[in-house]
Amino acid sequence: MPCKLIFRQLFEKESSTYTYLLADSLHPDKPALLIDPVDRTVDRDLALVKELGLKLIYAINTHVHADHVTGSGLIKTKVPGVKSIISKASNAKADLFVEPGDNIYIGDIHLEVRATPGHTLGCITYVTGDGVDQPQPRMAFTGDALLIRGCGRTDFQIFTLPKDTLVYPAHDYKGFTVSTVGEEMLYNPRLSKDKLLMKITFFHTDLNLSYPKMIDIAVPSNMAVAVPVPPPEYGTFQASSQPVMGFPQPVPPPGAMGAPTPEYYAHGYQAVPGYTAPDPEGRPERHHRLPCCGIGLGWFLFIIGFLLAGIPWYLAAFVLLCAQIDPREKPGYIVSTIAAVLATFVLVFGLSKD
Ligand SMILES: N[C@@H](CCC(=O)N[C@@H](CSS)C(=O)NCC(=O)O)C(=O)O
Repeated sequence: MPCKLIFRQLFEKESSTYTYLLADSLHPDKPALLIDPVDRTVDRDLALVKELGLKLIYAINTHVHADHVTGSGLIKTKVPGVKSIISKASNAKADLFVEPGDNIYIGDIHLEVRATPGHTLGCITYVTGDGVDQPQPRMAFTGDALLIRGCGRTDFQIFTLPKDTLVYPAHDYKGFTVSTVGEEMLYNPRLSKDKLLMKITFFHTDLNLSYPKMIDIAVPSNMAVAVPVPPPEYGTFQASSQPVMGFPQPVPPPGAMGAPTPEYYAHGYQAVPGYTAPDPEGRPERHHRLPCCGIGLGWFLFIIGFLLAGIPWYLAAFVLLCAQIDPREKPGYIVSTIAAVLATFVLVFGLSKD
């Protein structure tokens, strides 16, 4: 029996992300799922789901995104019963974990799970089912593994390994036999040597790829999207006993076997210090209000610095240099520090003139 897929491609412009809405229109309840929802556009997406008379049952991710906060957690708070899905290999939290070969059903339509690692650990592609009863032509939701005329950055995976990891490539055209991650970070002409960006450690300067601006917020939030919910009324999730379609998942390097899994290897991204613990409800940390009526302590110190002879600016400079602060607080602290430096100049030159 032929199927009738409801399909929408939705766009989030800040991170240039596509979210996909799929539903089975022939099923009486029109069960639906969203692939790679973005937190900022959840209301828009849910409004569309409502307008189309769909029953959203899954919010699924192709991988742990670094450039935006997934909408899965927010959707779950707004639509009870929705289950979040991500690959088991991603090590992120979700209600359901899929592996290559699994199928996700919405009514009579299903998506196959294929392993497409490379961009991040546990990246998967969702492919509509094979057969005349499934949408034709088939559709593959590739996440960042394959972009149109491009592909997702592979530097996230390799350059998050320890620097002494030995690198054995498939080819060499110059007589080299082996290198290390650290050596390639330093001398590979395709990678940045910008010391200011050491925190980042992975760059393709020739491709002009930069540090994703949301990574500090997105990765920890996206690793933690799970809120226990009652089982959904519609749709089924079928785990396969025969995984492995496409490529095998990467395995840790020999030295890492048996050792506790380090943070940098756990999810395919470099651990960046300075995170606070993710909200247990799975909501993104950045939704928490900053102190001082929401402006943050940094800006507060900057403002009151004018009233208190600049002393709060020095305090802010001290905090900026010595403590880990919320990334959203940084601009206020930086401006206060600049004010402290300027105030020092004025003081020193003012006194020396007298
Ligand atoms: N400037 C953007 C980040 C852009 C970026 O790095 N995109 C990733 C996918 S999201 S982590 C990527 O793989 N890009 C491939 C490419 O060829 O650009 C931002 O700051 O968000």
